[in-house]
Amino acid sequence: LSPDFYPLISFKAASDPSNKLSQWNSTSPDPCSWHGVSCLPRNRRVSAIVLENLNLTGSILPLTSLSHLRILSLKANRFHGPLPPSLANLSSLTLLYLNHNHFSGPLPPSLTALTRLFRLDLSHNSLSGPIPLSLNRFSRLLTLRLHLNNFHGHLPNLSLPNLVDFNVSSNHLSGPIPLSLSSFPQSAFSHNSPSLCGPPLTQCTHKAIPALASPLNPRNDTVFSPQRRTPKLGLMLLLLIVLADLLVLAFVSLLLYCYFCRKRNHSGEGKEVRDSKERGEDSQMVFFEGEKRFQLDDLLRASAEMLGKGVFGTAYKAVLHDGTLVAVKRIKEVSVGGKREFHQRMQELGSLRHCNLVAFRAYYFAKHEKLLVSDYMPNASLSYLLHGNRGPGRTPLDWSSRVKLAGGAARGVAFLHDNKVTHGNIKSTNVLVDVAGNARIADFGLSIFAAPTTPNAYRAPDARKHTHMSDVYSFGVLLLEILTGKCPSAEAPDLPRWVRSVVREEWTAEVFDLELMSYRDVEEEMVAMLHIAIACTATAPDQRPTMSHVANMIQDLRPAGTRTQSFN
Ligand SMILES: Nc1ncnc2c1ncn2[C@@H]1O[C@H](COP(=O)(O)OP(=O)(O)OP(=O)(O)O)[C@@H](O)[C@H]1O
Repeated sequence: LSPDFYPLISFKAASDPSNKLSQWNSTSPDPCSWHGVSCLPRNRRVSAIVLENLNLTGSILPLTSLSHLRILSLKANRFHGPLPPSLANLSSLTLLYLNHNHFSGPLPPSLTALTRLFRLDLSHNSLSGPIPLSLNRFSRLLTLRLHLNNFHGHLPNLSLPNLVDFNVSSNHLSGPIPLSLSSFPQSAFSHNSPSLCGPPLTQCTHKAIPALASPLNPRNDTVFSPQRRTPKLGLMLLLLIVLADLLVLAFVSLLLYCYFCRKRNHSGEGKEVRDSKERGEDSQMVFFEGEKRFQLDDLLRASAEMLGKGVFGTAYKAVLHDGTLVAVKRIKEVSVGGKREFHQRMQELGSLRHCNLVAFRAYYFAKHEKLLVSDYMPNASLSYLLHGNRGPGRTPLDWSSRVKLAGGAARGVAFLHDNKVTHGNIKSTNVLVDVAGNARIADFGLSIFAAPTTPNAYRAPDARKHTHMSDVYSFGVLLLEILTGKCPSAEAPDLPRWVRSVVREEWTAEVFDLELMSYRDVEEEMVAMLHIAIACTATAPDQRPTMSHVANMIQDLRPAGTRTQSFN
């Protein structure tokens, strides 16, 4: 018998007078099969309890012995009385929803043992007492909803770096709002004592200051008294101006340095290309749309900047004499076939046009030089948007943009498959973003020229050669990358396996990129996207969906009104 059986049975006995949990009894002794209960497959311990809107009542005390519990949602029931005094056993909880009940009394000190919480929602209850400063121990917390309770006293100086969803409105809180919380909207603080003050509410008046200006709290009078703030501010402003000047100076010097460095490098790169011409190779640039817009010489003379090195060669951004930006890929080696095959293949690929593909414009083939010219995409790659520039000032890629890019990319690959082309190298550096913010698939169909390479983190384990179904697998890994924020090539060489193991253990919430946890009301969409990704990365190729099915499923993730243009 599971050690969680008796706590659950006593919870039912105490809280389910209307017998909504009729399944919960000793004739079915495995709690893992009961309504609202999920277990870890590893040890059959209860990991999630979701019992919402079931008219349950009484106390939740028996649940506090469920030491493997990660998710507890009892919202919209009739639980009452104080929160259990000892919550320390529940230290694995990540999501705790007790909102819309009748809990009363203060927050128990043991609440702060739940240091793994992402979300804590205790709103719509009758909880009272102060909001303790010890909530600062919830360093992962994204959501803290305490509104519509009877909390009183001053708001503590909460410093929770990940907090994005915060509400303490409709309580009896008073005194100044700490600076650390002042960026939340007025609605997060409304309907409290009239003496709750400071941004985003009205400035604190002098009346509010005496309570703070006690000898125990010497800092506060300088923070909240406008008279004393002015000279400090003046000095700060001066310092800021000096600092800003220094920064501008440093930035200009850096720009000049980069400019000269680049000039030096380019002269080197250009020489290499010219060398091949000097070796007497007289091939022509071949354009796909008939109209010749530039010659090889134009390309050689163009100022170029290296974008990066890939499997097939090195990519450059080049500015032609008329200002046109193009991307030029110098192919290292064509491992399979010769000029005729290359020409034939490029004719096929060059004719493909779709709003989610990076169009090839031209190519050049000579013995010692193979160049591919395509449209330059100015808005970076999906890889860069997800993982690049991970500094403190970085803006994470929001959920809507992720869905939009995933949907556009799926349409692009589906179009290739409809035209009997296998991409062969789907990954986030090959999903580029155009001026309008739409995803465009790059480097399609080139894998045919490459020798079979070592497996990469996107490649289907079964794929000895590239097929549509191996593309679907790679696309599934790409979706997982979008959902988890993990870079397959750098952080998670077998992302599908990792995700499957976490999901199997019912820790789905932990799969998602922490940066996505801040978006409310999209959990369903994220879970739906996760299921698409898992289907795409099925081990058996014939169990994977087709790419057009994947594109349709991503399109259906969002209600029609919120769909983005790239889906049209
Ligand atoms: N048309 C383009 N416009 C803008 N950036 C591009 C373009 N093509 C490639 N890039 C960027 O240039 C860099 C190097 O690209 P490249 O295709 O050579 O390598 P890769 O995508 O990292 O690997 P692979 O060769 O396996 O595709 C990547 O960061 C890619 O996003």
